[in-house]
Amino acid sequence: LPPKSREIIKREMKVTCNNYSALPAVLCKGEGVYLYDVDGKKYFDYLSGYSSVNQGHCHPKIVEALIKQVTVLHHTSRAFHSDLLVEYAEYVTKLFGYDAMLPMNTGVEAAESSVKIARKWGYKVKKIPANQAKIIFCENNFWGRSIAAVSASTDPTAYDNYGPFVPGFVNIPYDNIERLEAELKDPNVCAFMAEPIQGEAGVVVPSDGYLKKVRELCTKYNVLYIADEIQTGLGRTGRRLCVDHENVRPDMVVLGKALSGGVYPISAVLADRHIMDVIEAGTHGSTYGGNPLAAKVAIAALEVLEGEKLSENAEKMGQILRKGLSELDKDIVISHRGKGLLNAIEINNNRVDAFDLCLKLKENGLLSKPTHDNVLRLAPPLIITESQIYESLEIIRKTLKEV
Ligand SMILES: Cc1ncc(COP(=O)(O)O)c(/C=N/[C@H]2C[C@@H](C(=O)O)C[C@H]2C(=C(F)F)C(F)(F)F)c1O
Repeated sequence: LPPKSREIIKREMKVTCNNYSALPAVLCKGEGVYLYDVDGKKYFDYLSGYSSVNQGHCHPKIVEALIKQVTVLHHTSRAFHSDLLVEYAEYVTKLFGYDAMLPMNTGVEAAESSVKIARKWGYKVKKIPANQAKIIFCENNFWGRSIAAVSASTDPTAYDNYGPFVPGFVNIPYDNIERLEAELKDPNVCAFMAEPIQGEAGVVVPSDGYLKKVRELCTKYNVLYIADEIQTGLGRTGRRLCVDHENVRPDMVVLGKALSGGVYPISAVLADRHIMDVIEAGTHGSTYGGNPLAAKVAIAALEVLEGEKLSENAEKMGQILRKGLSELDKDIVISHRGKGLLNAIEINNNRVDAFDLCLKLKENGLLSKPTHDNVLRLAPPLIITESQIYESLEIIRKTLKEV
């Protein structure tokens, strides 16, 4: 490890919580699909800030929106109104086809807000007895690090020693319609929340038709279908929303990450009036939620997504990437999967450890990170070009030869 990087990592470990086993890359500059480290090395970014930098690093339009707005008005709190929340809310509700939006900041805040809205809808509309509301989640789900989020988790790494846990959460296998229907028959169930493709679980793509059947069953049993599109949304899987692959309209959509292009923490819940209206004034909130700076940045990030047709590009580049992945050394790359530019390769860890492979990829100029043990996520910014995909595949091919 070059001296500057090593020195910085050593100092950082002394004064921060060591809650990550980060790759030893110390980055100081980002531009488009590239990241640069303190020793001047250039990398393809195949993590995209966990899919928040869909528009590419330091996108001029989004950066300009931030810089211009921050000198005018960056915060009022929602104790008052601002001139920009309405612009943002009208834009995002029109773009995604919902009546209303709840502005929050991080993904977990928006996801947890959708859980609160669903519970309150359960009591006030579905007439579920007080404190009996149940929400169904899928095994290996991930929707954040709060106590509620880890209470829904089936991953001990996420919940160990963080108890006691939030009650009323039920887990069923992902992509299993029979098990979902069995649970939905319980009249105390108010919602089913799931990622349309499971990210942290290792880019798990459900069977064709699963999302449609989820929608039908939730309608049949009067249960709110909440799609967690924090990672899969905003062009990542080759559609504006991942649920668009099956033309499914959830009751609530949770957005985050690329809603700001990675420039600022911005998240949101989308829902129609009859659901959003269960939240009475003063019964939910956030200091920063809906601030005018976030409003301006989110509008710019969405205009880039639409204007530069990033969903379509993700679809096209994803197909080229997966074709290249299918031609890799099958003794090391057991399988590949994904949609759009949310892809992953499964590594034969008898040949190489996934983390070690990431270290070698880093040496050759490509940054990725394993999700679970032997799955490598490959998720570049959606602005990536065909020649950059071929260059990336060359780096992966070269690296596999070194294993
Ligand atoms: C589908 C989905 N729903 C909600 C959230 C919460 O959003 P957040 O509160 O973080 O803004 C996330 C956040 N995902 C991040 C968190 C980060 C970490 O280690 O916590 C690792 C990363 C991640 C994990 F863990 F699954 C990856 F898949 F994106 F790589 C998410 O993916």
